[in-house]
Amino acid sequence: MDFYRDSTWILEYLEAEEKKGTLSGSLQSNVLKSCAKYKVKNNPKHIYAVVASCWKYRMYLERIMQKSGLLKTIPQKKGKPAFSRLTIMLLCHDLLISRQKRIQMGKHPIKDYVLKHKARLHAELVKLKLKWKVKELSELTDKDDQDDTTPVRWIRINPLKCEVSATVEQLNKKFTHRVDHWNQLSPGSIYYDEYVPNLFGIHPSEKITSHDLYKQGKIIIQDRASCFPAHILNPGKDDVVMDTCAAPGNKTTHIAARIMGCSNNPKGGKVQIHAFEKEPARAEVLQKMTLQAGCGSLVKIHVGDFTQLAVPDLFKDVTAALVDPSCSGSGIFGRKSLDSPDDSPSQELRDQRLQDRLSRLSSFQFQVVKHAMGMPNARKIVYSTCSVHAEENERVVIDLLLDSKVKEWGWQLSPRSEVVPTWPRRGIVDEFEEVFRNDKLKCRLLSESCVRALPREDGGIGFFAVCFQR
Ligand SMILES: C[S@@+](CC[C@H](N)C(=O)[O-])C[C@H]1O[C@@H](n2cnc3c(N)ncnc32)[C@H](O)[C@@H]1O
Repeated sequence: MDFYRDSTWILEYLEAEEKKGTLSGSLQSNVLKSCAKYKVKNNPKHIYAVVASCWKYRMYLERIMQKSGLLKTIPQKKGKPAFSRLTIMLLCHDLLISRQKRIQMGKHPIKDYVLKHKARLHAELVKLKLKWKVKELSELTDKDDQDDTTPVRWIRINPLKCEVSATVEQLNKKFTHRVDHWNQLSPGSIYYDEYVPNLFGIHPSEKITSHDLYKQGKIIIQDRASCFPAHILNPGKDDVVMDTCAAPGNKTTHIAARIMGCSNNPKGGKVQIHAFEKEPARAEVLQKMTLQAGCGSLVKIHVGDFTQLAVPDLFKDVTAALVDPSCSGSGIFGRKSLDSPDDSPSQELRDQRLQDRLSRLSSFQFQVVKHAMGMPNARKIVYSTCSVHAEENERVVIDLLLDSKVKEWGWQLSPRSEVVPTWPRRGIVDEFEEVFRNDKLKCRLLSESCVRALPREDGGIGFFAVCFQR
């Protein structure tokens, strides 16, 4: 039972993080982190194996449990269900999906309860397979997994750790065939990105993580669109930048690379990037990543809530900020089911849940950008999300533009000419027209100030970026 109890805690953690919209990073790192948090006694690797499989099949397990009636008759203890839904799900997983197809537990009331429903559970599993025309549920998840692979592996040269031209030469030795478009990539070929300097696309099947260039921190794997914010911010050798929501640190190290690209010792070893991260465990990852990337004393990490720690009077030297806050992650592969978990009985309820979540996220996103705008000498702020929802993107921008303080501080959107101008996909003009109805030109210009990327179709994750300046 101990094993199921520990695994339940981890699933509870994943569910709670998902609900808050703060589930990011790999599933493995989340499981290992929560195993440490709950001081579980069982081997975290074993817990990960079961939890990962259960998480992968959860949408099917939920459906099977609901249809079988199992969740309706849970015995009550002091007016509450005697067994947790997630423990029941783990037992159902082992009974229906695991290799041994049996519950790994001695005699226990919860095991008796689930086994009492065994025939109904099996029947619902068979119905589900018939409905989806598959022999095994894994055929469904394998398809999901395939949909979740990136069409391109993007790698960025890290000038903090190498001489760029020498690394390009090394890349050319490994990837001998240069293609003109990322969609022509095949194993052994390379694409030089036309939007972000020092960024290259290779075929996703390449095992680049075992290459020395990667191990030595000379190249960093980073999705193309997620390189846009630091590219747009374009910090110079005298800038001091705030990265308000920084872990795991992809954009922090990119900002550092851009500053160092201007000068080898820009401000004589002084801090030029203040990287904020609320979650201590994630701040440790950030620390490791900035160290590995060779950021040295350029970056100072502040652990805590940016809106509390970043007191404007203490950051008078800050000239620019990058705001990449927690978001729904709806643009990231593998988040389809996280974005709108199919565990509510009706579409209406699922839509309502998503709307509630987006509304919570967007008000947080607004607060973080607005707080960064309050830095007395900041002149440029890039806001970005890996969400495809207008609520977190154009609508946050509109709310900021309409805010009286933001107006008083003089913030406006940077024009398209300063925001990856040749990138074709821009913001959604209808969103601006809903608010600034009569001014079509203004709406067009505002939407063109925004950059959007569609998941997969645009060669990577779904993304949004915009730049404010004054
Ligand atoms: C989308 S991730 C940032 C990704 C990062 N910019 C990168 O490119 O690697 C958002 C991060 O913001 C952190 N965060 C959320 N709220 C915060 C706050 N109020 N202050 C500081 N960090 C926060 C989350 O813990 C999470 O690590």
